[in-house]
Amino acid sequence: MNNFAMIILGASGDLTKRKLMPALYSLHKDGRLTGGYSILGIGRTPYSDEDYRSYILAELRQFVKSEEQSEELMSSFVSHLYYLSMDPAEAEGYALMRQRLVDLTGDEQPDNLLFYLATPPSLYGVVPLHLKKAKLNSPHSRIIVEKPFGYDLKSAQELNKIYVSVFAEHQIYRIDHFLGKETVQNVLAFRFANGIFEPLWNRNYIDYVEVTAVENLGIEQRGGFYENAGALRDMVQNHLIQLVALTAMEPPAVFNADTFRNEVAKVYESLTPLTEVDFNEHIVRGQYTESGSKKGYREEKGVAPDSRTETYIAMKLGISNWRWSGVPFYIRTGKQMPTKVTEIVVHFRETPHQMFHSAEGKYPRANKLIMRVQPNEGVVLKIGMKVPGAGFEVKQVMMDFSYDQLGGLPGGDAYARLIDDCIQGDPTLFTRSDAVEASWRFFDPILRFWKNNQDAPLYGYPAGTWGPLESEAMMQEHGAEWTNPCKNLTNTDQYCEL
Ligand SMILES: NC(=O)C1=CN([C@@H]2O[C@H](COP(=O)(O)OP(=O)(O)OC[C@H]3O[C@@H](n4cnc5c(N)ncnc54)[C@H](OP(=O)(O)O)[C@@H]3O)[C@@H](O)[C@H]2O)C=CC1
Ligand SMILES: O=C1O[C@H](COP(=O)(O)O)[C@@H](O)[C@H](O)[C@H]1O
Repeated sequence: MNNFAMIILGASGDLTKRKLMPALYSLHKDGRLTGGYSILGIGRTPYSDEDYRSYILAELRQFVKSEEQSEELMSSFVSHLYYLSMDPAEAEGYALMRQRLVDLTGDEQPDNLLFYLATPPSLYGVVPLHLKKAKLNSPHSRIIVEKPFGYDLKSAQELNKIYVSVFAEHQIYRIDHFLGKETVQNVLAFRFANGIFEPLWNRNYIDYVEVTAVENLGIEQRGGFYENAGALRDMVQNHLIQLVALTAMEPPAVFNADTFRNEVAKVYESLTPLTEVDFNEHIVRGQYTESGSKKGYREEKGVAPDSRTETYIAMKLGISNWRWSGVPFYIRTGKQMPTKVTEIVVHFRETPHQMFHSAEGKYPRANKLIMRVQPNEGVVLKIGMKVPGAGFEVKQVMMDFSYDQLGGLPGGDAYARLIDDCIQGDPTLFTRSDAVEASWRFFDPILRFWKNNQDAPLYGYPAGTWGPLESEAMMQEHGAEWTNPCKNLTNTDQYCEL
């Protein structure tokens, strides 16, 4: 690839050092970035090119897996980095940005120019307008915009209007890094590359579905950001609902960016609109409180002492179509949970009649399929089997696939895959404008309900626990319960097997 240039706005930030630079290094290491490419970092913090290279080199040593570190490759990678100190919120710096680009590429309009918007979301609207004014929005350029894309439906619609006034839709890449995860993409392969599951994949055989993405860390250094976001905007409106879409979507006739994204958008459009009953009974929000050595959310830096921002949310969704009518999808996310796990659990209906007994007292009537996104990535099917010996005792066992059987997951993470796709001009795994808006359209009423009902319940849960008990109660209405890996975990950094 000739003449590739990337401009990262927000290059002194957390995302750049922890995710973007390790991903770009991984592409460099794998020979995916060839030729004399340049990466220009933009931020207000003053760095010379040399200082910026040293800073990023030090961060790579911290954030790249040790087995993938090579001093030689890391040094050659950082030699492609440059830095320009300017405020991306202000128009005047953009002429300098343009000049710097010409100096680096020898070209006013490089063949392959990629902007990465990694600034605070408050700048997402203004940056494209400045790029347009400085004539940096050439037809050869693309822009990746970080999440959250919008703060609510109205702001997402306004942002979409701005972006399409500057770039064509095919130049706009709204990133949701969950879609870059190998194991998330594998949900599609699992469903559509195997004939045996699809006939069962509907309301006749599936009782309910759980989607969980919980973390054992708090908000870290991101108090300022998180206070204005909360778990619904940070995780649910984008990542969790993507997982729901992949689980629930219809198979596209062919697999390409348009057909795949059409089916995702259809799922969002089929989400059953929430009612007052749902707000009160089918949504549980929580906030972690101090426990042992773990701080409570309200004690975190940048958080108001009386904050009502949710760090946990569990909710019941419905999908109003022929395939899913009446099947609840229970989704949840939370900070400061006992472990980090992201998984989709499909609960099949029980056998209609029981013939066997279980010495465990509980006959495992229902099969369960667990698609584990992270960690211990793999797929597990729980099935009942006869215990060897006298009688007919049945016990639940696992048929499992682990990525280790395929030699493990590739080194580059989700960001590497997605940046590479964008460079190649493939938008399949990026969110289209109609899907973003459809998702906001569904979640917006919850935000409005919380805003208008300041006393709506927000339950405290001790840091390191599975969240408010009310979320269990919500599922009991369906005779269901959350699958909590490691229910009795004592060491919260540990992660146990399924
Ligand atoms: N961090 C993460 O894990 C994730 C982040 N994101 C998204 O990525 C984006 C960047 O996040 P993150 O890197 O954590 O944020 P940070 O606040 O760490 O970094 C943003 C950078 O933008 C720069 N900046 C430029 N102009 C301004 C301005 N006017 N006001 C404030 N900062 C400015 C700041 O650098 P300087 O002061 O030098 O100008 C800062 O380093 C956010 O939208 C976030 O939602 C998404 C997923 C995960
Ligand atoms: O986008 C985000 O995702 C991370 C979780 O991502 P993962 O790949 O580590 O599972 C979350 O911690 C963060 O709050 C959110 O902004």
